[in-house]
Amino acid sequence: MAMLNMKQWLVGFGSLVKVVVFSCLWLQVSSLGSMSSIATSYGDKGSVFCGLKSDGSHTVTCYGMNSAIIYGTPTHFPFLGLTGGDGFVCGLLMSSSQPYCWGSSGHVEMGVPQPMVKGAQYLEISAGDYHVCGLRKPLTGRHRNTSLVDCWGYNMTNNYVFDGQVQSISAGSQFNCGLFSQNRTVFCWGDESSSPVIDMIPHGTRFQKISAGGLLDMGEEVSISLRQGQGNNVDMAPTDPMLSVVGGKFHACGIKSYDHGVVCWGYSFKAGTPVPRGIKVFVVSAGNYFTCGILVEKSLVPVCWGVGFPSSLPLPASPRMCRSTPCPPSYYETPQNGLCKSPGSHVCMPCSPSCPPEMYQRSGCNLKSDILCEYNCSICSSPECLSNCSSSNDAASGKKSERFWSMQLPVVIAEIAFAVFLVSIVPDLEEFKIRRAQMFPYEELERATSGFKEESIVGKGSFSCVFKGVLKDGTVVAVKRAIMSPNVQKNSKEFHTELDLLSRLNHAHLLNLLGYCEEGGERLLVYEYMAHGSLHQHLHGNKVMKEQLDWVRRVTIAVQAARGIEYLHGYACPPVIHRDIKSSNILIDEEHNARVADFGLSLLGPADSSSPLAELPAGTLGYLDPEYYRLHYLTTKSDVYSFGVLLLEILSGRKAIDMQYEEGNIVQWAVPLIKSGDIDAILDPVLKPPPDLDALRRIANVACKSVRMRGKDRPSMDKVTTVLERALAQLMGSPCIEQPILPTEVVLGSNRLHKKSSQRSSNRSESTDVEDQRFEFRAPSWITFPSVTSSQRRSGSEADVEGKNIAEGRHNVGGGGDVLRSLEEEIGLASPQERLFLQHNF
Ligand SMILES: Nc1ncnc2c1ncn2[C@@H]1O[C@H](COP(=O)(O)OP(=O)(O)OP(=O)(O)O)[C@@H](O)[C@H]1O
Repeated sequence: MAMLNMKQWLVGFGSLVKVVVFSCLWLQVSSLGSMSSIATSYGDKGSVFCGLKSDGSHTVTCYGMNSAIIYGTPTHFPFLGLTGGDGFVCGLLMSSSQPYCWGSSGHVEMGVPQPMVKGAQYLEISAGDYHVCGLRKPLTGRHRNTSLVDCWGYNMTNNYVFDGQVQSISAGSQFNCGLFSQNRTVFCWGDESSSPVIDMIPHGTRFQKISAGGLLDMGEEVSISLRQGQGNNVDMAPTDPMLSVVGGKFHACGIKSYDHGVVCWGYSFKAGTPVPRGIKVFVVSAGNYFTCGILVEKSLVPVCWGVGFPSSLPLPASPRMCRSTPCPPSYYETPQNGLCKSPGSHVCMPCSPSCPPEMYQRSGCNLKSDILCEYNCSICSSPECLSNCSSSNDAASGKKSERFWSMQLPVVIAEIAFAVFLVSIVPDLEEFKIRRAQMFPYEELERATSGFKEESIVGKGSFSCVFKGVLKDGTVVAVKRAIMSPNVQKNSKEFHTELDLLSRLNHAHLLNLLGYCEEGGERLLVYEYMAHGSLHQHLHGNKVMKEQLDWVRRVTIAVQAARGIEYLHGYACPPVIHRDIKSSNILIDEEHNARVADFGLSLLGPADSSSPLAELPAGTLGYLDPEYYRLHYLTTKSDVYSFGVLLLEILSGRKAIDMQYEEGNIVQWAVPLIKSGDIDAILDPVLKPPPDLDALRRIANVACKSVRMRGKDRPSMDKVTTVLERALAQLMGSPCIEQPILPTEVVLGSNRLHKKSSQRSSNRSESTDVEDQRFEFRAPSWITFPSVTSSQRRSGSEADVEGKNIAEGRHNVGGGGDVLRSLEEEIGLASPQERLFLQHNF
């Protein structure tokens, strides 16, 4: 019966001039917006693919072009399922069973859409182009035959009440449909533009599942008809039984039930990428003109086809959602070891509704397995069937069913293999985290960079040249080659101890050191390659580059960098003081995440003890903490000062020192303006100010505090991070600014694994400012650190802060405090004219 309806749709679709509706009703959900383990977003701002991670954590990962979605992805919220619309993605939060949306939409509020009925909990959500709807969990008692659906967004914001139990809903582009569980009939609703869909509802037809797609309006209809005349195709719907069907704007794709193969029909663009040949998928999701699916393979990687699909490094995604309740009828439970983290949860696969032609059903669907099919030798006509039936003994009949299961089994095998793969990969990753940087032979790095040729150079620093290279295994790396002075003799032991520290620091927003080479006079460091260069290149590049960094991107980068520095200060033991925070040391990776680079890299400068640099503070003019360069006190607050300068740079688009302005020092220029409340005056003129300046005002204020003269008056890095996170939440329109769950989580790949220690560090900073500063008096430029494992570092950091280091810190503060007092008047900002022996690259 469902097939009949597909044909009705198909006939309509075949005659585009008359038909203004594209809707399809089929066996299983997952479409333009239906909830699934994967979701796609589309629209003017670019397409995005999001999927629940394949590690069973239910957290989400996204890739694609729309920066508001990419930067807004809440990486630490576990979701029950995902759905995508035009420019946004929503997930159903596992914790509250409420929708949570990210990206941007002029119609749906991001975060938890508002207004939200207090305590409302949802079974399923589904997004259309500009709206999202949620089916509330079933009511009980005398209202049990009533269902509630809440929608938010364009022309849809309302609480809908339906008589009867609704099993599931699916949002089309501008309409919605629901499926009643008792009589399995379909109903649809929407504004006046949905009337064609509503008129076409096949009354009396019963469905297993529903999926809604696009809606053609007249304008699109005409252009489609024209393009069709230029050689594009409208394909017919297949007759194969389907496990799942999804609808895009003008096309549909389905997963064939007996072999998980993909078949698409409807309108296909000639220039579009066809469905990859022979692929088998677990699940599909359609954007407007494209479709993505998760391959039935151990890798679980997504693959997309069509027009304008998100292209990037595909990340594995979960084929199904983990459910806390047992599998419902007509589903079987897969071996789930490793797929679901929480005990008692289930991964359910839909049973095939029937056997393929020429086969009969030997056993039915049960909780443990799909239906079992065997060839029916009495009706054989296909070569496959005939060859299977040519032998009639029992053994052969066993083989026959094996043949069929050779089609079905990849699914099951992939799940088992996946579980095994997960078990084996976990220790590997752990090991990776604490692995020392690898030693590379000089020849290998020379080969990787084509002989350190000029064209491979991606950047230059004061003491180094950075080359792009490709290692033997294909890894793209950045090789930093120190420009060594002939009389520099580096103590090899120190070099290794340092490398040990650097290779053990591990945070999503720190640039990873992969290896090194120390041969003859050569000192080379091998890093992950950052495809988008440095923040400096973007902020001070051409207008297009500057504009690419809109406010959300800028603030996200600030939050991510802050978190990297917070990790150095709060989690490394002893705390690592970067000493050279600046925009050229904030690198941007392929997914536009910020990474703090160059920690410890002043080490590559002239470290000869006879060199004045060894005794003088290192850093970059304009970013350098006045307390540090005047008094030679190096504390974590020195990094806070530099970070404050960086924030001013991000807000204003001005360089830290820029002599083309009357007031060349950014601090001296910006701070008085911010203090006078004239925030507008400092904002980068290249960008349109956001409608509400409050978020940027918060950032400007914390920047002012960060560049205060005395370190102890500056906030600690964790406080700065919190302010930035709140500002980002505000900028992105989140309703919960004071409880910045959103911004803490929006940071892609962020790694605040140890909340408790983070809280320890904030409590510490509240208890006493003195304790918050960890002083190192006249730190040499080559600091050695004990070799510790990450867990030792974490447990050690508490002891260090409260024990020895604090004592030393107090001592130093006591000693240094007097000096501070006496020199109070003397301390001033770094003047651009001062000739310090400092590294600088302006
Ligand atoms: N891992 C990397 N991937 C891509 N580009 C990089 C990478 N590391 C550095 N670069 C580029 O090379 C430039 C120079 O980097 P480097 O760390 O040598 O110097 P710097 O920090 O800019 O200056 P200085 O050494 O004077 O502090 C960076 O600004 C950046 O543009």
